[in-house]
Order: sequence, then C-alpha cells, then structure tokens
Amino acid sequence: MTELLLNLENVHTHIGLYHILQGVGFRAQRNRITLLLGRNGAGKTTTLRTIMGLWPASKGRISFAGTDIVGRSTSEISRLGIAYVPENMGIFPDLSVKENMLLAARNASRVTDIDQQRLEWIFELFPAVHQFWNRPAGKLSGGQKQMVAMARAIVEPRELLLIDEPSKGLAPAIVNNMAEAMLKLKQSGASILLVEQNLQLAREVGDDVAIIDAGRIVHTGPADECFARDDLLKTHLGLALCP
Ligand SMILES: Nc1ncnc2c1ncn2[C@@H]1O[C@H](COP(=O)(O)OP(=O)(O)OP(=O)(O)O)[C@@H](O)[C@H]1O
Repeated sequence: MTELLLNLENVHTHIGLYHILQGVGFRAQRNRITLLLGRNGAGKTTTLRTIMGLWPASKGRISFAGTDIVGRSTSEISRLGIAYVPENMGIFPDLSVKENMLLAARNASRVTDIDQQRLEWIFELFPAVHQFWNRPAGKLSGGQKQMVAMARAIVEPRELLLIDEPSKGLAPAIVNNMAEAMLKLKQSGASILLVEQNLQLAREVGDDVAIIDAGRIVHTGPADECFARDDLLKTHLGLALCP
C-alpha cells in the first residue's frame, strides 16, 4: 500500500524575469525513494528549492502530508518534517563536524541534548561523522563532507529528505556507500526525493521516477519501467540505455 506524502500540482516558479518551472506536477509516496531526473538546467534544483520555500512558487499547489506548504517560510517547512541536502552540501567548513551537527539540531545547544540513540544510529550510518567529529568539516574529503551533509539532515527525525546530486564528484566506492546509506534510511522509515545524474546510483535506490524537461514533468512511473525505456532515457535525459 502506498501513501501519498508530497504532491506538486501545476507548480510555477519565476526567478527574476525567467519562468523556470512551468507547471510541475508529480507525487512522492511515503517510505519510497522518488527520483527526479532530467538534463542539466531542466529545473531539478529549482524544484527542490521551491518545495523548501527557498524560491517562492508563483502559482500552483504543493502539499506535504496533507498540509499546503506554498507561501510558508523555509523554517516552517523544515519544522513540518522536510530536510534539504543541497548540491553544495551547505556545511560550514570552518566549524567542526560536531558543531555542524549541533547547528543542524534545532533543540540542542550541547551534544548531550541530542537524542543519543539517534546519534549512535547516525554514526553507524555515516562512520565519517564519528571518525572526524572534532575535525573542521572543510578538511574532509568530498565523500566525507557529503556524509556530514546527510547526517545533518537527519539529526532530528524528518519524514522527507530532498537530496540534490549526492554522488557528484565522488569516487565509485563512495557512491556505493551513499546508495547503502540511502537504502538504510528508507528501511528506517524515511522517504527521499533524490536528484541524481548518476544512473547507476539512481537505478540502485530508486522506486519511482519523475522526469523533468524544460521546467515541465514529462514522465512519471515506477523506476524499473522507466530504466527499461530507451526512448525516455534518450529523449529526456540524452542517455543511451546501459547494457
Ligand atoms: N539564480 C538564478 N537566476 C537565473 N536563472 C537561474 C537561477 N538558478 C537557476 N536558473 C536557471 O533555471 C534553469 C533551471 O536550473 P536548475 O538549477 O533548477 O536546473 P537543474 O535541472 O538542477 O540543472 P543542473 O543539473 O545543471 O543543476 C536553468 O536554465 C538555470 O540557468
């Protein structure tokens, strides 16, 4: 049984004079990994930022767990249970990993304020967070920083994670760790809306797919069906089907 978690209907976003999202509509179900795929510049990041209230939707409806969220502030949207892991990861390079985690925890000013069981679980999921706890986050490798960025997003329970291209620039072994971590997050009950250009990672973790092209959704459906459709991948992603 699927349960609707996020619903976008006819969402438009203007950035300055540019009409970037031109009627985006798709659904993400609870406890599934929904892939948002598309070419460079198609509007994937703009979609995540619009959901998060970082760009205002100029028209349309976005509902999260039955609540309309268009027009709400980013902090309200985050309080409702959505976390955003941006492509640039949004971590503070001069602060330690610990301080980065503390800043992400709204109700904690000391580590002991963080739910210890949750912290242990995060350490298991992302060992780099534990290993480099007192190290400035800026000194970590790209993969380690990405782990810290994901860990920050789940320092408090969140129902939906919006994750933008977590594999960008990472070595294949690290991409595998990322896939494992996302599948474990899903097992723990989280839902993920994932922007990912690495088709191997997308195929490994994705349950459902929405394809965006020039600011409009051009296909939605189950991931396995989509990845078997050479025509879709070629037309909208510019890719030839992998063997
Ligand atoms: N701040 C901005 N000002 C003007 N145009 C913008 C801005 N941000 C994004 N755009 C434009 O909006 C369109 C969609 O960008 P967006 O970043 O959402 O695409 P994307 O699908 O995430 O692509 P990429 O994979 O390259 O990150 C692009 O044409 C981009 O140039």
